[in-house]
Amino acid sequence: MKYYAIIVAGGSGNRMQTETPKQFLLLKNLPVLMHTIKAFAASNTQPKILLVLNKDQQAYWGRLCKEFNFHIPHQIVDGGIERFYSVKNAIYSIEEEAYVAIHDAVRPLVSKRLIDSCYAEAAKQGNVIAAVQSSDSVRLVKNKKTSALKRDEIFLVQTPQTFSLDILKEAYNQEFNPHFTDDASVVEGIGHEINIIEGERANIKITYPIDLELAELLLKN
Ligand SMILES: Nc1ccn([C@@H]2O[C@H](COP(=O)(O)OP(=O)(O)OP(=O)(O)O)[C@@H](O)[C@H]2O)c(=O)n1
Ligand SMILES: C[C@](O)(CO)[C@H](O)COP(=O)(O)O
Repeated sequence: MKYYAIIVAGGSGNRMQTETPKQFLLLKNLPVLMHTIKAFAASNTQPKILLVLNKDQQAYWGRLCKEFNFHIPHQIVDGGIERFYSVKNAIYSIEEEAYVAIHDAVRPLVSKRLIDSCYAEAAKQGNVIAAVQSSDSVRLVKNKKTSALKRDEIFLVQTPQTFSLDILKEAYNQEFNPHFTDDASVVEGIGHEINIIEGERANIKITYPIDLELAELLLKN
């Protein structure tokens, strides 16, 4: 069986409010995206890496690779207007049976242990996503009324999200729906039950400026 990693880096990082999209910002002197690719390249699974980038940012990425002497092999795929379309473009570029891990470029702290476990579990169960149990209490807010939810039933979803390619191709054939906030929700849309594997608290998504500061502290050298 073949293994692929789709690293989605086609976003513009509005919540980060930096001129340079967050996936290219420096984290311990290396662009965030390079840390992420390095994590997959260091895994035992050794997946083929597909990097999804907005067309306008591909030349910039080429310059960064030269500047930072970055030589990990990867294939570039054009990004789409939503994360959904970025993932879809990458999925449909794969033409052999495979297990595919989809991972946010802006989760650079993912460990190789978690990456390998995701591929192994997907091979056993057809799909698996990383998630951690909520450590905060959680409330649902609806029509201005709030109600407590059962915390032990709430999991915060991360990436990698790993699936067999045939499931992904069928799922991404659906019309886009704004409720598709991750790949698991797309696959669930065609009736599959989603399996969870224990994620990592350090596997944060760099979304706001404070996340980059946290990542600097968490990144081991
Ligand atoms: N059209 C898009 C939108 C997002 N992403 C990627 O999906 C991941 C998670 O998205 P998010 O954190 O929301 O990134 P942005 O869309 O860039 O951020 P924001 O929502 O703040 O604009 C990121 O690695 C981002 O680059 C993508 O490949 N294509
Ligand atoms: C895929 C994801 O990282 C799982 O938590 C998350 O849903 C991405 O959301 P974003 O709004 O695109 O950052």
